[in-house]
Amino acid sequence: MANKILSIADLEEAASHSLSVSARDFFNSGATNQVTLYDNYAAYRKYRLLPRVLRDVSLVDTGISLFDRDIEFPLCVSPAGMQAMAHPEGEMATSRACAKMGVNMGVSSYANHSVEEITVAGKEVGPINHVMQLYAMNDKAKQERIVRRAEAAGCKAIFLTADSPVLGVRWNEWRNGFMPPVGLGYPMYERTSTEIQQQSHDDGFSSTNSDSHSWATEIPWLRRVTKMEIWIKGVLTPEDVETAIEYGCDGVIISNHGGRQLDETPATIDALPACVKAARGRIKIHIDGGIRSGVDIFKALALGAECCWVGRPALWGLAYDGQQGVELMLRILFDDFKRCMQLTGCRSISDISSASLAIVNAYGPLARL
Ligand SMILES: Cc1cc2nc3c(=O)[nH]c(=O)nc-3n(C[C@H](O)[C@H](O)[C@H](O)COP(=O)(O)O)c2cc1C
Ligand SMILES: CCCCCCCCCCCCCCC(=O)C(=O)O
Repeated sequence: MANKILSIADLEEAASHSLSVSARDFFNSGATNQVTLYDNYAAYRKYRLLPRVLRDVSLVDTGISLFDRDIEFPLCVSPAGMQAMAHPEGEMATSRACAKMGVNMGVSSYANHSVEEITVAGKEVGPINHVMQLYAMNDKAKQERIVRRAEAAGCKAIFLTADSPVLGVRWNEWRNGFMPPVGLGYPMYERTSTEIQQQSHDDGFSSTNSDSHSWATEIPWLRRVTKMEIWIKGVLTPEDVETAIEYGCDGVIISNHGGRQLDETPATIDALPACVKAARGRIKIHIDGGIRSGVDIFKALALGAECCWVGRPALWGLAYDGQQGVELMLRILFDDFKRCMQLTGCRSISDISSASLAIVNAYGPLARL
């Protein structure tokens, strides 16, 4: 069994051998002291599973419907920029892997391939839906072109990233003098590889990104320019869930940007229950951050999320073995999720509820939720 990749941790370790130190640190790090990066993962560990036994789990349905299409299990790949730094085929390979494994994919505005190339690459392999991630930009005409290109390419939703008026404190990038490699383009920002000057992440980001974004400026504007669904990525409070509902948004992603923006924000799994409660079924609630196993997916669903998304695991898969590496990552999570359903006695997604979870209580017995 030596060298066999059985877990996402194995994949992370394998990926580290094919990345330069500065690329690895760029992908893997969080902001400032890495508190939220760590918490995102660690917070899942305080929940324990309460299996119901002697149930027939010979037939288990792991599927859900998302954007009017069935996906294999409640997991999709979060938008993450600069995937060609992990593998030359970058987002195209991720898209093909998602299509092969029957899940959806988010396309970052900082993708090194265009939304047209990425969507076609996936659809050549099998049915897949994409969503387009968007930052609020200073140049509204360019922002509108991104939205219109995404819609024409068949994307189902805009994921407006709301947690990034400015970039988080990225000590790892500053220490390493991180520069995006020469030769990578950003086609959604209409920058070809030959036009790119050597520019730091901070400088590149602040030159295009709007720090004067607001609900009132962004959401009605988006509604005017697109018929796609509008989701807010980066919500952590019930108050912002309520505001997203007031503005008629279709969904929110409970996310702290994988711990890369404001450090010491709560782990997303800890922020989730209050957000689900506030939503009262009026808006879709998804989650990302720190999900590294099928058991984590199960826990997030038990706490009320409809679907989970993963960021870094896809980058590790890409760095390890391109499309096959991302497929391997998705297979590991699928197998683990299905087995968790079987071992907890759940035959369908609707069987998963907080009744299957308990919380570890350091001073006494497990506490039922
Ligand atoms: C290298 C990297 C690049 C990212 N780029 C973007 C991006 O362009 N837009 C965005 O909204 N989120 C971006 N994210 C955040 C992810 O969409 C997602 O929220 C996060 O990775 C989830 O946490 P996880 O990596 O622990 O799964 C990026 C994350 C990483 C690690
Ligand atoms: C926009 C024109 C070119 C700028 C070139 C330099 C900046 C590249 C940075 C890519 C960042 C991609 C990821 C962004 C993110 O959300 C994150 O790091 O987290």
